[in-house]
Amino acid sequence: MLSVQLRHAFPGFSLDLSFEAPAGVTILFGRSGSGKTSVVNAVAGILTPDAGRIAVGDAVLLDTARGIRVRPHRRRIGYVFQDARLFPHLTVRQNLRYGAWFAPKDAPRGDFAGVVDLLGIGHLLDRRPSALSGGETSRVAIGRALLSAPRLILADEPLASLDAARKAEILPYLERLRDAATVPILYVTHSVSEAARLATTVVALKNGRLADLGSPQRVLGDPSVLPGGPREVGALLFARVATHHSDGLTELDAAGVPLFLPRVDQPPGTILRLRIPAHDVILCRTRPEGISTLNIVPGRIVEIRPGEGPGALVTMETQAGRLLSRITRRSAAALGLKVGMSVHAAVKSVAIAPADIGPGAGTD
Ligand SMILES: Nc1ncnc2c1ncn2[C@@H]1O[C@H](COP(=O)(O)OP(=O)(O)OP(=O)(O)O)[C@@H](O)[C@H]1O
Repeated sequence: MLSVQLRHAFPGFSLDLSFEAPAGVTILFGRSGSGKTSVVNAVAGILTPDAGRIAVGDAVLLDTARGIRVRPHRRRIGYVFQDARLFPHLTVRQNLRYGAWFAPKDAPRGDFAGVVDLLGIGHLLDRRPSALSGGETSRVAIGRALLSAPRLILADEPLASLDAARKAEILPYLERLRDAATVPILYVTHSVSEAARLATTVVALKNGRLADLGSPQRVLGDPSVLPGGPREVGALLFARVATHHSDGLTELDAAGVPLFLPRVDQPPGTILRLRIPAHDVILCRTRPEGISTLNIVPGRIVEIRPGEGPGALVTMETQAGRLLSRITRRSAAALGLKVGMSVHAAVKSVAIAPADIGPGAGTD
C-alpha cells in the first residue's frame, strides 16, 4: 500500500491532497496542469513538498513532521519512462541486470527468468538496444524496473509518445504486470482507454486537489473528472469470453447477458473488461426490432444527469452492469425518460474499439 499526503504551494498553484494506492495499478488521472507530475515528483523525491508524508507499507519515504526525507536513489522505486533510456553499449541481459545491481543487498532478488517470461523478451537477451523495436525497448525497460527490487513502480505516461499500434503491443504486458506485480504501480495517463484497461483504482485530480478516488467502473463514468469531459465518459463492463463464432464474432457473457463483438483474440473463459463509450449507446423505450444492432440490453434508469450543453447522461442498471448513454436533452424529453423507467440499451458490436477491450477482472 502506497500512502501519500501532500501540501505544497507553487506560485499560482497549490497541491493539497491525500490518497492511498493499494496493490495493482493506481491511475493518476486529470487534465493538464492538475498536478499529476508534481505528485509523481514528490513520490520520487525530486520535489520536497512544504508538508507531507509518503510511505510504502512500513517504509516511510518522507515525513516532514519528523524530518524524514529518504534521498531519491534510496527510495527503491522502479521507473517506467516515456523514453526507455536503455544503455546502448550493454546487451538486453546486461541492461536488465543493471536494474538489480542497484537494489540493496538485503532486498528480495527479482526473479530474472520470471520477469523475462512475463515480458516475452527471452529471445532478445543478447541484442543491443539499437536492434530492438520501440515496443521491445519499452518491455526491456519495464523489466529493468521490475528487477531493481522496487517497493513501488512509477510510470509517468509511459505510452504517451507511442503510436496506436505500439500502444496496442505494450498494453497486454502492462496488464500482465498489473496482475503479477506484488508492489503498487502508480501510473499517470491522460488516456481514458489506458485507464479503463489498466486501473485497479483511479485517483482523479483537479486543480491540485483530489476530485475522486475509486474503482474505474465508477470514476470513469463521471464526466466531471475526466480530462476530456462528457465526450470521454463510458461504462466499464466485465464479461467472460463464451464462444468464437465462425462469422468472425466473439460472444461474451456479461453476467448472463450475451454481447457480440468483432473477434477478440482471447481464449474462451477469459474475463475481459470492456469500455463502452456513452455516446455509442442508443436508448429505446421498448425492445427495438428491425434494427441492425446485435447487442440489446434491458435495464432500468437510475440517474439522468443534464449536461451544460444540449446533452444529458443517462445511467442504467442492467444485469450486465451499469451502462451509460449520452443523448440530447431533447431526446430525453421526447421519450419522457424518468428515473426508475425500464429501457433497452442498443450497443453496436463494432462501436467497442479494440483498444477498449482487455483482460482483467473487476475491482469492486
Ligand atoms: N517548479 C514549479 N514552479 C512553479 N509552478 C510549478 C512548478 N512545477 C509545477 N508547477 C505548476 O503546477 C501545476 C501542476 O503541474 P503538473 O506538472 O504537476 O501538472 P500535470 O497534471 O502533470 O500536467 P501535465 O498533464 O500537463 O503534465 C501547473 O500549473 C504548473 O505550472
